[in-house]
Amino acid sequence: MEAKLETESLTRTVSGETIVEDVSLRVGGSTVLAVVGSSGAGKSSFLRLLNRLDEPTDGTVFLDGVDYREIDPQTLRRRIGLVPQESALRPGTVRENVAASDRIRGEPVDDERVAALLDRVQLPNAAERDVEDLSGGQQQRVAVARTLYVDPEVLLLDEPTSHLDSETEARVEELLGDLIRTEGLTCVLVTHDTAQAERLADRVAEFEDGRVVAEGRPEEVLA
Ligand SMILES: Nc1ncnc2c1ncn2[C@@H]1O[C@H](COP(=O)(O)OP(=O)(O)OP(=O)(O)O)[C@@H](O)[C@H]1O
Repeated sequence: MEAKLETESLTRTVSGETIVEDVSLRVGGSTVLAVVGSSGAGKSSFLRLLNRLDEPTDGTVFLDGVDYREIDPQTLRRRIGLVPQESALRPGTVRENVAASDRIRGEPVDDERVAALLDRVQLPNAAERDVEDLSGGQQQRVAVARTLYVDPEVLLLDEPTSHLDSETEARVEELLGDLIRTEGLTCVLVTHDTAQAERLADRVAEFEDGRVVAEGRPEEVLA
């Protein structure tokens, strides 16, 4: 079966250093691939190549079998949404942040969609709150709603709970797991937390020095 997302010999070299090397992975529809590995292994660098936030030096990515270089980058980033490691919200209200993509393009905000997404991430009636008044976990949920606002097919999560205390982490993690399943999203989750990978992922790829050193079901790779 055709993979939703497939990387082919994906490689990125920066200033003579190869930070992602020859990575070929397939992620099916409605599945979660966790990317694990120690600090500096190239996990975030790999994720940023998946929606062309960074350009590969070599290799490419196929989305539904189409080489992503044939897809206009703006469309690509709507179809493959990234929730960055730091939630990277802009000063302003929750509504302004969730609907950032429409506001940037000068389009009217879809307030019903904002409200529905805020319900979905368990922040009902928060649209007019200032993001600076929110807790870390709440800000992370706003960042997730902002990414989902454009209705992506693939969700890229970069250490989504790493800045949260353990209780908040468990809540955000549960919410993410639930969202991914119910929305039928394809998800690539970067995490240094192997227990989290075990809880959320269908497949795991372990990175070391920019390369995949193991790939398979969580119980195989994380044993
Ligand atoms: N823009 C860049 N220029 C030069 N080197 C970079 C750049 N981005 C990342 N690197 C290097 O690439 C390597 C991989 O970094 P990356 O952040 O992808 O690792 P990581 O596995 O996500 O680590 P962490 O878990 O600490 O976030 C590191 O050696 C880093 O210093």
